[in-house]
Amino acid sequence: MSSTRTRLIAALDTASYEEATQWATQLEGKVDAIKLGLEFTYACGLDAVRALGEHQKLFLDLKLHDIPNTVASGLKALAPLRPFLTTIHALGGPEMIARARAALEESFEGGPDRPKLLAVTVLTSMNEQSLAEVGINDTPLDEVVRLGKMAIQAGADGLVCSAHELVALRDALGNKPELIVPGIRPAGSALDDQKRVMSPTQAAEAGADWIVVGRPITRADDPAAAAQAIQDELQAASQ
Ligand SMILES: O=c1ccn([C@@H]2O[C@H](COP(=O)(O)O)[C@@H](O)[C@H]2O)c(=O)[nH]1
Repeated sequence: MSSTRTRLIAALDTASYEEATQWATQLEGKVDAIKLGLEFTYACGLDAVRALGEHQKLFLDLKLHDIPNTVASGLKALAPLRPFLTTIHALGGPEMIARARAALEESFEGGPDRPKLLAVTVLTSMNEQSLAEVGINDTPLDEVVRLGKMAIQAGADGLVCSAHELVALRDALGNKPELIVPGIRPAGSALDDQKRVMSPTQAAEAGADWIVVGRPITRADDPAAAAQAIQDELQAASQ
């Protein structure tokens, strides 16, 4: 059992502003934050992101991956949206990560509202075979720990990983880094394109700070009830 409560982020993946607003309203009080990503941002634009983020804590998950100057400038441009978490890809390397962190520090003048910078390690849609297909002949666990150590040392505040790597990351990095975990599937849910999955209970017991859940909530007949069921699992795991 975990002593600290794992919190729930709902991924609102849709190209429709109306649908995202409806989900956000239904989920108010049932989730701890909402996540907007590529689909919503590209389809609906930054004003729509800003509007949704005015009502709930916002995780802006755009997974930036480019040369250091471009990533740093991109993050400065996103700063007015005031997310509390935002993402870059760890594979961009230490210089990109350090410049990203510096850009956020500068935008928020070192203040407490600075978004936490998360480095995405190995996507939860990948397994050992998919890593081999891109020329990485390592297990997801070893690759996540290797990238995670590098990213935290370069200035990331936390990591996006699967629940399978949580224990090894805590062993390697201690409790300070925020560990954010997608690839969450409550019992009986479809896996969809996710490969490294665990249930909310398993992720909480392994030490996730936040879990990210999209389709198991948004495709449910009753998204609010689906979110509440996950919160009940997290609550039970914290006792
Ligand atoms: O490794 C990663 C990084 C990010 N994600 C994002 O989380 C959600 C998961 O959605 P589900 O519908 O619960 O599968 C989605 O927005 C991804 O972009 C991830 O899944 N894995």
